[in-house]
Amino acid sequence: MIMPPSTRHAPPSPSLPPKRVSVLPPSVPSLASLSTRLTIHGARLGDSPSGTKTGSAALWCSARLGAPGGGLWDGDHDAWAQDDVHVTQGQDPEDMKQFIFVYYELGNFYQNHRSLVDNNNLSGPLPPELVDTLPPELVDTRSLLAILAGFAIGSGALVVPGVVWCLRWQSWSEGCRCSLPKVFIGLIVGAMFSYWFSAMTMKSVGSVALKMVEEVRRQFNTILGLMEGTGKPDYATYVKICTDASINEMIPRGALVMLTPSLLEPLWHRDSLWRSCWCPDFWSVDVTEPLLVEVDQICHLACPASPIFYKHNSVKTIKTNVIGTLNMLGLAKRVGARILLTSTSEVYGDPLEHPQIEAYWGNVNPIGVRSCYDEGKRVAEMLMFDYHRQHGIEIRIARIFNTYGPRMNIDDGRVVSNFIAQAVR
Ligand SMILES: O=C(O)[C@H]1O[C@H](OP(=O)(O)OP(=O)(O)OC[C@H]2O[C@@H](n3ccc(=O)[nH]c3=O)[C@H](O)[C@@H]2O)[C@H](O)[C@@H](O)[C@@H]1O
Repeated sequence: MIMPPSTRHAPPSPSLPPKRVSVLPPSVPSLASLSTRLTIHGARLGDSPSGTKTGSAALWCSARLGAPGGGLWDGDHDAWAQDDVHVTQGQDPEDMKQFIFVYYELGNFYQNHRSLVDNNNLSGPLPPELVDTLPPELVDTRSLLAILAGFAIGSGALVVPGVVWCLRWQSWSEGCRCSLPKVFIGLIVGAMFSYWFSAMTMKSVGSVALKMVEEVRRQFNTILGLMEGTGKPDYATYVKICTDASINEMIPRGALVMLTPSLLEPLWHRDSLWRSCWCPDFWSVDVTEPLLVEVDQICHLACPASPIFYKHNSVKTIKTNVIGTLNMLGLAKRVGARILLTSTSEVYGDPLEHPQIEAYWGNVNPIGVRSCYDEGKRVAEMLMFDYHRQHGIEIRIARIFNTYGPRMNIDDGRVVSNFIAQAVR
């Protein structure tokens, strides 16, 4: 049976179909359905908008009435069009002792709802016990979602550069050779740490969101008129919670994400602490091609020095010494850098003087099999002095005699390594 609770409203038509009563799980309606279109009011069971008490569970509503205990009364929108108020008698009041949550859809009839509530003194602050029973998600759904979105975006912005930096540090700077087990394991471990700390960050987001919910709940509970829009929320407390959380929880965890590669890499490479301080980049370039970089000093050491190797591709050897030296001098000229050329004792060729002094001009075969190197270095020296005289480039030339040292090829073919190799073999 449907009864009008107020004499101000026309009684419902006898032809009005019976109202549907359904039972929902204890959960509340989905957040998605609430987030964009609902405000929340509460009423005690038995308080009808008209103030009249009925012998049954008197409910007033438009779209939905839900009780945490599980009862849900689902009215229809047409009833609101008739500015109608309904009282259900289909349910036993004993079964519905809990508070009834009334959700107002913000539709064309919202003003009717509001005036109805105001007229019937249902617009005061929610009773504390009612606020305590509200599921956190319903306290202020839109604010909650906005806060969560803000934290998610913020932490994402913090974490993504960390992950990218980590990957660049671990792989791109050295060329990503994922087929090497060490590199592959390093990438997996590096990514795992990043995700671990990212998860910690997101966890802290959740805990902060909970604090915000509790604060919202507290304010609804203590500030009069907040529910109706007449009371002023304490925004400063929200801001303080967010700020404190950022400083105390999110930034330290985000910093861990950023610093993990640097902290771990010393364990990975013995020399990496030095590298992380100095951090040189090694590029593989062809000195016979123009090179556009900004430098302070140039050490032009390019060119194989062993007869075995420089004779292997003699044209490339002369190109390196002539075109390569030209390019390095052009670079030095453009950026105003000082340049060092490593030359050779072979600029003396088959010397007629012993020992050779720098003023000695040498005795070089211009068409022999070693000329690509001998004449190449003589041209390189000549270019150095011409650029110095013509363009004022600051130059240094070192005529190196038989070089040897660590990591030298045992089959280099030069005299010192040959002596050592013959002695140990
Ligand atoms: O042919 C010429 O008449 C001129 O040749 C050169 O001048 P330029 O050709 O402008 O070349 P440089 O500026 O001396 O540079 C030499 C080489 O260095 C290369 N270069 C220059 C600058 C740089 O940053 N990187 C770089 O690789 C250039 O590609 C170029 O092939 C001489 O410097 C001039 O004295 C001469 O008048």
